[in-house]
Amino acid sequence: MRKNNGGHGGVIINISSLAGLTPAAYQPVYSASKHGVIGFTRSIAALASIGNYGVRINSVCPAFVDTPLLESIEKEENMGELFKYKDRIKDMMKCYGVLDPSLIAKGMIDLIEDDASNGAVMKITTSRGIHFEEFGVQQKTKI
Ligand SMILES: NC(=O)C1=CN([C@@H]2O[C@H](COP(=O)(O)OP(=O)(O)OC[C@H]3O[C@@H](n4cnc5c(N)ncnc54)[C@H](O)[C@@H]3O)[C@@H](O)[C@H]2O)C=CC1
Ligand SMILES: CCCCCC(=O)/C=C/[C@H]1C=CC(=O)[C@@H]1CCCCCCC(=O)O
Repeated sequence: MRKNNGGHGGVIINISSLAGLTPAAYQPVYSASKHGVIGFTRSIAALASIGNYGVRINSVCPAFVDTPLLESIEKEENMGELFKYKDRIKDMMKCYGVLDPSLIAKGMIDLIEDDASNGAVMKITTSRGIHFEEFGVQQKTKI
């Protein structure tokens, strides 16, 4: 895919979650994996830019979306010892609302069409719709 490796370039969109930006007490491993998706996306996007890959890499972080995945919390074999918290997760869904998948599709099309987006972290929520996580100016750590 990389232009500097004989490819044609392109756009990659990695699927994280709002749980990749906030703590998720009832799904810590899921949250850790989604934090990792964001870290990887931002790092590889920086490398793609430095290395002139001709590839843009971005991530999307939706809140709850109306897909079969949400039904997985109803099964003890999926949730393990966290099953006892399923009603708290359902309360959070009521509080945050549940997004229609079409809004996630729109966000992804926006990222594909915006030639300037690379390393972007798009958040999608019922209250604010499509918006972006802004990260502060990178601090240099003294070592
Ligand atoms: N539904 C939600 O509330 C949210 C979902 N996400 C993320 O969105 C992504 C998609 O989730 P949903 O569409 O909700 O889930 P889903 O469970 O409805 O769909 C997942 C799809 O992935 C396929 N799949 C699973 N393992 C696979 C494998 N090893 N190889 C190929 N395909 C495989 C399944 O067959 C299924 O079609 C996930 O990364 C999820 O963490 C993020 C935020 C919220
Ligand atoms: C504010 C968190 C939004 C999370 C959106 C998401 O990725 C949902 C995924 C769910 C699908 C199956 C699960 O088990 C996931 C539940 C994630 C629960 C997050 C609850 C937040 C918390 O623990 O505080």
